[in-house]
Amino acid sequence: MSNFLRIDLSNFETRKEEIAQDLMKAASEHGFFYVVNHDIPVNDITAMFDSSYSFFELPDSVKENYPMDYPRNAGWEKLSQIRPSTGVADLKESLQLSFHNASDLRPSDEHVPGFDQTANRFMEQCNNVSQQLLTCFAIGLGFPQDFFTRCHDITQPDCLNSLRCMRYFEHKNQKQQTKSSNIGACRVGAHTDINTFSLLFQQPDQDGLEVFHDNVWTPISPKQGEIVCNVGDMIVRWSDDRLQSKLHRVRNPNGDQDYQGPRYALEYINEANRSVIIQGRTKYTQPITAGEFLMMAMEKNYKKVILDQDITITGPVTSVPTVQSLQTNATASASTTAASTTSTEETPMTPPVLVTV
Ligand SMILES: O=C(O)CCC(=O)C(=O)O
Ligand SMILES: [Fe+2]
Repeated sequence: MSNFLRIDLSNFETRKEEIAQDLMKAASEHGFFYVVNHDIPVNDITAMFDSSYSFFELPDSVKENYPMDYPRNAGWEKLSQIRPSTGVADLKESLQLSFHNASDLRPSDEHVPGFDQTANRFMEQCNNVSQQLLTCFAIGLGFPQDFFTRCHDITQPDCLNSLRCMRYFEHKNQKQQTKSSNIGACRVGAHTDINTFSLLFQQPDQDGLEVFHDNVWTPISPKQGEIVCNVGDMIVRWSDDRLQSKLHRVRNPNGDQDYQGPRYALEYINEANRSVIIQGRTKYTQPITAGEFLMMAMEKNYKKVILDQDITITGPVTSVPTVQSLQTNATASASTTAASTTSTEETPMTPPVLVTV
């Protein structure tokens, strides 16, 4: 059985040093953990699941009004996320919601009444929980307390945090949906996430998420109201490999005793702002912007699939800020540099650099 830890966020302000210790243990030994006693009421989680359900129930012809737009990191896709481990698409459809410049890619009130308000409230709540975890990661890794929260600043236009609503197809409809017999044993093939970390929300009795832990595929089964959190490759690099991002997958229902219907999940994705520089405290890796990191991760993960299947991947961003371009900008704008290099520690840090594009 799994021994994934429960990170208790109660009385956060007075307990954050202690929480940071628990978090470092969970994130370095397991890469997956449950978050409990957080501030998101069960009713708000249910409301977001209900809105997501209402959207997915719409006919495809309506959902096509909100097509996935990769540069804006928002919109609806179906059967288009291909995993390198399987070379086939996840057996799902998803709706990605970003914080900026994509209100046209959210369901209108005419299609799903109240969607926007529900999503805004939920994303704000997810962001608050994420900020608590980011604060504890900063404490645990020896950065100034506000370091990671500044690197994941949703008020900035280059923010990449987003909410992904997902619906996996009903088991018996999978073949029909994919028009393929090559559907494999998984709804999502084995992968690690390339972001900082995700908050995952699951529905009771709709399990299937498994983590490769101690050489065994181990189920993740949150209790009602608990959030599953998993460490991604971005913070692994930032931690100079002290933390672990674990391989995980979503398996198909087993036998007849398992629930066979569609599976719904919500994933709040934390990803550093595109122009933030990522480098660990020991300088064990070269500095790299979050934009470059994501581009490299996409290329590394998807190269084989791209070559094998002759697919063009548009990538998550159109123009990627590089460390060099940021340095040039910084020289051109002394005031930006002064504001962005303030650090409370002696060790040189690489705080978020804000680029006005
Ligand atoms: O649906 C889930 O439980 C997890 C999905 C996942 O791993 C992903 O989208 O990266
Ligand atoms: Fe994942």
